[in-house]
Amino acid sequence: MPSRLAEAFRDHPVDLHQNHLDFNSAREVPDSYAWPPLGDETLGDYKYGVESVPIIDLSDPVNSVKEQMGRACETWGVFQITNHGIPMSLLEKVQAEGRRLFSLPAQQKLKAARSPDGISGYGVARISSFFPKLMWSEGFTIVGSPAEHARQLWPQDYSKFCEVMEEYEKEMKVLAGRLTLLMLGSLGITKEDIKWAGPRGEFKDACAALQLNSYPACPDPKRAMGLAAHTDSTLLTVLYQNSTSGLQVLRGGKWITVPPITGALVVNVGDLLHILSNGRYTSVLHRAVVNRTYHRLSVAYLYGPPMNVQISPLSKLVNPRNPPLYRPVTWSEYLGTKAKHFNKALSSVRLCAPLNGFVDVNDHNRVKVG
Ligand SMILES: O=C(O)CCC(=O)C(=O)O
Ligand SMILES: [Fe+2]
Repeated sequence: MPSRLAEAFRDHPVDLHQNHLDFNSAREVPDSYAWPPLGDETLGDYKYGVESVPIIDLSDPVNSVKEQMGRACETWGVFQITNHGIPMSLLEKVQAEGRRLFSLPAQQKLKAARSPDGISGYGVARISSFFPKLMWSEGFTIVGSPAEHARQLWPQDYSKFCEVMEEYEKEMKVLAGRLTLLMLGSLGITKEDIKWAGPRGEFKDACAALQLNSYPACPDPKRAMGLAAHTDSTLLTVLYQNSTSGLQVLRGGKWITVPPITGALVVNVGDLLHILSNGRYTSVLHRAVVNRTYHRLSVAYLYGPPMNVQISPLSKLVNPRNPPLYRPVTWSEYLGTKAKHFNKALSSVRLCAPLNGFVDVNDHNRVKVG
């Protein structure tokens, strides 16, 4: 059984056609990248919409933070956080190093290409294999030390990149553990209820990956897709999107833009938290769109449990009136299910069909993706 994230990916290779388009010189969107046009009517613009993604100040009293998070997780499956303790200077360094990477010539980046059964390195989004069209984006995935691939990109000068990314991973691990306790805390769950939390709730054995996403400016953004609709196969994801918008979440059948707030981080509920909470918290369907003017960069910290820990609805949340809705899965097993079933993965581990007349808002089968 794989015990590390990289091994889990080795067990579930996906068929990815490597992307050789040099976005920077593209004057139009080639047919292989042309998606059905995005309609304005589906874009719930935050400037005009009445609803917006909740913003939670982590310096508020802890009970208030838990209560706000609980509400946000139940209704949206996503929220933004401020006063989270990650220094702005570190966010800026991560952003600068990410831009340095993606502005390398295409041939240079391909030297660090992810292998077909690998997780780390440069390449197209893993979800690409589920769509007939290519996405207007490129990515670089880091698990643990980025040294091996960074050396291929900058043989003489890779240490700065590694230092910055490793510092960010360290800070993110602490923040993600803290967020896990707060989010579960609002359901009455404590660190004692989660075996792998460790005595101080430090989640020492948690696994994670850092995903740098680059969305070059696009000559025809309405016909292109940065990253197609998906949920994250994580417990939670912490996303830094800096100042350029592009992230959208599906709510009430509309795509709502998550407005960039300087220094804030976006937190998504992932599929595993959805399972742990027995469906009380919604893993949010989201996507990234592109724009004509700006090169957008986002940095996602994909956080999950140790690979071989069984994740199932927490016993405190289950009773005769609320039977468990999902069967136990390890993260490793769930990644395999996702590699096969993609957006139907969550329903494929569901134990009972939704009751008659009960509309399961969390069933992503019902949503036409893309
Ligand atoms: O770029 C974004 O805003 C979204 C990225 C994302 O969803 C992911 O990396 O899983
Ligand atoms: Fe995502």
